[in-house]
Amino acid sequence: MRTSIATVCLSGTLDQKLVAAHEAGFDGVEIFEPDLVASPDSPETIRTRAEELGLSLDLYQPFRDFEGVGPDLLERNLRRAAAKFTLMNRLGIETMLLCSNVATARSGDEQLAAAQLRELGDLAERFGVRVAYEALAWGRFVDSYEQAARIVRLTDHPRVGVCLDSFHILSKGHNPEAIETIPADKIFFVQLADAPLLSMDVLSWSRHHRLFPGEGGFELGAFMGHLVRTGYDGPISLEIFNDTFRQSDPRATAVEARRSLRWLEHETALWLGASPGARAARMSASALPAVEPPAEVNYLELRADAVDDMRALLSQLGFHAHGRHRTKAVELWSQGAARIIVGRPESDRPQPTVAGIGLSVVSPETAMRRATELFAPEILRRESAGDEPLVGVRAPDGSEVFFGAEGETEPNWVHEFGAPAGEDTPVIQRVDHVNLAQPWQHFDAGVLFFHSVLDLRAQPSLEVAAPVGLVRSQVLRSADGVIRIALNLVPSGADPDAILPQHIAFAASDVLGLARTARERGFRPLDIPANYYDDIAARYDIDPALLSELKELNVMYDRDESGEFLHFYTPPIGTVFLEVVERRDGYDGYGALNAPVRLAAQYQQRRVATEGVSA
Ligand SMILES: O=C(O)c1ccc(O)c(O)c1
Ligand SMILES: [Mg+2]
Repeated sequence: MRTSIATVCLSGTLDQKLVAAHEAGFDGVEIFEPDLVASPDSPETIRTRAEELGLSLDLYQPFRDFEGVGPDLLERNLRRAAAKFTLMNRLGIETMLLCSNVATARSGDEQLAAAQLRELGDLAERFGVRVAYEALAWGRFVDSYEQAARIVRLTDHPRVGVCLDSFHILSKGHNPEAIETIPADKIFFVQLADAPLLSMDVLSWSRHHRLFPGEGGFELGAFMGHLVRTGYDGPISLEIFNDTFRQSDPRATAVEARRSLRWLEHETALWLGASPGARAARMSASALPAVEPPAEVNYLELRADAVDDMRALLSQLGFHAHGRHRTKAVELWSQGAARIIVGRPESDRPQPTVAGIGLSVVSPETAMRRATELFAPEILRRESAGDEPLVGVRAPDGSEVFFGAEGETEPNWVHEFGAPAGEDTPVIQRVDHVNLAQPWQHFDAGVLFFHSVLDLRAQPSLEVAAPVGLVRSQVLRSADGVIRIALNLVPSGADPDAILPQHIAFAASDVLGLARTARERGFRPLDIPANYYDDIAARYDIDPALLSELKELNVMYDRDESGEFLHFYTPPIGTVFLEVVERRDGYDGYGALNAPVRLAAQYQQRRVATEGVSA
């Protein structure tokens, strides 16, 4: 698969964009006109620079509002096109993208559009270039790829073909199956974009919210599958208009972009393998090494300055202290299969508090091969001889994901810490879910990373109201619910102490019993307001004895068709806190209605602690 990226996806100067595309390993770029017009470099210099970087200049775009116009305007449009073709000759670009007319078309007559495109084709011929006609989803008369393909067929000119852009097709709910009816030699260019499924006007959706493949809700594997079956083997280019990418480091964005195309190639291969009647394809699409989603969270690593507070909390919750690692400055706490490694932050780099996740997988080697094929930066750690080697990769937010072999009841590395676990029957059995803070510019990249590398499914994203802002949250999970990683977006400029985006939730067999025992050990849970208990009493028909117990212990409650959910929270330690949950019967959610109450309670507690506001 030849890969390309539009310069509009990346921030910075045109030169910075070219360098970023080159370093991420793209084969080519689309030059977005405003980037060229604003560049201090001549077209010849840009051409040479791209050659030096080994990038082909695949497309010049966009050319707008050409077809369906009256004769006077057509003359002027042809003059405008000649100027751009001259420029393309200087740049050495063969293909120009023409958007369907949104502004000046007077008629939707397809014969007229075709006749005018034929004139454009004749002009293009003189310059040795060609025109790829793209139906914009908000085109005045032409807003579907099937119309564009029909007009191109009527045009019947070797220099005029179509450009297919997945956004314009899928945002309107058009079926991509008919792509297979377009002759491959009439598909001049292909642009790929994903997007969240939003209900808003399509122009704003397109200009601000496009995402890289794998980050949104479009079925791009099927789109690509139909394309490959035409025999098309030209570039697959990313064209993502996105407000966040415009402000982010172009190098990080370009790597994310490259990962998204590798993932898409994999999805395409799966789709083609599963769909009958595959035709000979010229474009090869290879699947990634197949992995099963992780079988277990092996451990979580917490890095916090207030290690003493964390120790006190874990011990109140019944965790067993194994002691310090024999060589590293970290200690292990465990209960059941929940294992927490606690240490102070390492000084050499900024580290999120939930700094690492250890996952049990069938084959750590295969997991690593898949991750590195997806351009995930590799980490290999072995502090001293005899220690279990840790293999893993770094996620976009800087946290580390390590892979260990599944199957052992107790991982080998546990004995590198002092005392073995006690014999008592644990109330906490394992990690239920973990919420990771994602800096605003890495949120979508985080979704793509966990989705593609670990093969987790992305759930719809939610917004939770905090007293000081809106927290966007998206869960990635395995089908069996054993692995649940929630990514929480930290808005730019937000104070992470105020919205507490990171936490670890443990699964327990008896939350009320544990809340009581913990209290006897001096534990004080997060205080939940009485109004909340009035509200749940109104919402659900709760047994009064249970209600008063929930209230007494500050345990929150949720219920749906499948079961009940009981959970309580610890006070925060720095920017992290802990939660204990009990899922009764088949309850599968997270207590969504409780989240804003929890955020407000944490905010209130912080005001009491830091500003002396009375509780
Ligand atoms: O939003 C636009 O105008 C625009 C321009 C060029 C494209 O290829 C496109 O998909 C959209
Ligand atoms: Mg496009």
